[in-house]
Amino acid sequence: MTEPALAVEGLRKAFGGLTATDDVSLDLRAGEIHALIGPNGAGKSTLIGQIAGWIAPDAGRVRLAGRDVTGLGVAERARLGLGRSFQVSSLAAPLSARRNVMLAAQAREGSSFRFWRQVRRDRALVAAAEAALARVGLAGRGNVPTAELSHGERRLVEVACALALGPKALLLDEPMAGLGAEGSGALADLLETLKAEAPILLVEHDMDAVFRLADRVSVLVAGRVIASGPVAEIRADPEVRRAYLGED
Ligand SMILES: Nc1ncnc2c1ncn2[C@@H]1O[C@H](COP(=O)(O)OP(=O)(O)OP(=O)(O)O)[C@@H](O)[C@H]1O
Repeated sequence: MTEPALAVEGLRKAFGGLTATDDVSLDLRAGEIHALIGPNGAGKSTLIGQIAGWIAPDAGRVRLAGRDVTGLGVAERARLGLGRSFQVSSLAAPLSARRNVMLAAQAREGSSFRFWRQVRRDRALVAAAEAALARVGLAGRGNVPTAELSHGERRLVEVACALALGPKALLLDEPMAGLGAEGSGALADLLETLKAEAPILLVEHDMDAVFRLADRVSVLVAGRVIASGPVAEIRADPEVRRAYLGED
């Protein structure tokens, strides 16, 4: 069997007496969108932090395309192909959209660019940034300072930053937040095509988006995965309906 793009095995993290993630295992396979849902405080952000590398787990492993990255930091995981975008914008507002994406692309190359002549290096970065912006539908918006873009466009620039890393897996934390119906529809269309390039672990509160986009869903409640499977199965699961969808 081929290695999953991303595998999480037995991740556990406690804050004092509170176990925020309790033996969480899940994987992300080629070509899929795997949604992670759960009520507020379920442990989603804590799990994402452990996958991305800024929270150290008490136990468990994270593997990226078969490689154990548990001991590596955020930047190293990004360089190895873990692309991500988060609720809180990480863009530099005064810089242009293109410059932001170039910075992300540069992170991928790391010190290897040292050996390049400046001009060649800049050309390669501009080309990588333009390609990523075009991919998210922002061709022609590269020169605009990020601060002048709409909220929806900024979210797309964040996805372009993740794509510029040439990701093996994408981690998207509430990408639809704050987007209107039109914006989230456009982003959903984009994610549907992107998943073929890099599978997506999607944390999302918008259930319509989850049920439309996800191939599989895992439900986290009080730090534990209470159910995981195809969308239809999860929607019909009585425990999920009780614990999460708020039904008797
Ligand atoms: N740094 C921390 N110190 C102490 N407790 C924390 C810390 N981070 C998270 N928690 C607690 O861990 C639990 C899980 O929180 P987490 O933010 O991971 O949940 P979540 O599912 O992302 O919630 P939301 O949907 O509201 O973002 C919560 O009870 C939270 O209060």
